[in-house]
Amino acid sequence: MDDHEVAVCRLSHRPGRDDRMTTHVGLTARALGADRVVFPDNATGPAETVEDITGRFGGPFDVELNASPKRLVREWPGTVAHLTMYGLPVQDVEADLRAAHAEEPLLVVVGGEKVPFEVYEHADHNVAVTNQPHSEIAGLAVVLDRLFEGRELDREWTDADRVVVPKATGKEVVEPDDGE
Ligand SMILES: C[S@@+](CC[C@H](N)C(=O)[O-])C[C@H]1O[C@@H](n2cnc3c(N)ncnc32)[C@H](O)[C@@H]1O
Repeated sequence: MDDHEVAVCRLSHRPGRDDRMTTHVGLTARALGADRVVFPDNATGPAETVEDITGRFGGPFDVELNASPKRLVREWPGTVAHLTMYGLPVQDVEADLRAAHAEEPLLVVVGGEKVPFEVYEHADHNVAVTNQPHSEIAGLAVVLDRLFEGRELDREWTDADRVVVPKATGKEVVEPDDGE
């Protein structure tokens, strides 16, 4: 959405049990302004679902499978923000995240089952959305919205084959105009 990439990385995935959560990490990353989501390579079903939504509702947005998300974190050529209830409050670090993103690519990391300590160590920022346990999807949504300061809500989409027309009541979906 901005000059430097924002990628979201899901660290782990348990096929079956985590399918919906991993899919929603991807859908939330896409809807709220990230450029790309990276899933562990056993998350093939969620990856297909997010690609399907991007094909229908537009992009650009990339979905990737990665054999070692932890290596991606280690080798990321920019800033790493790891979302964890044990981190520093998002309201205290959001300005640092924006400043870092103005200079270089940002990787937002969300956990699943037990997150290894090396991820906490490699992160430039361990970020908490409250210090209460909740969901990676909720945490991701708040952090992206703080990062983009709401601009992601007005994002334009390209190559959609359908567009939702906002309505106070009811549902309207149309084909996009030429050039959309
Ligand atoms: C349901 S939690 C499970 C954490 C896991 N049991 C562990 O030992 O690290 C899954 C993910 O949600 C995210 N999460 C949960 N609560 C959070 C909070 N308060 N702030 C930011 N992220 C949070 C973190 O990314 C976490 O890894």
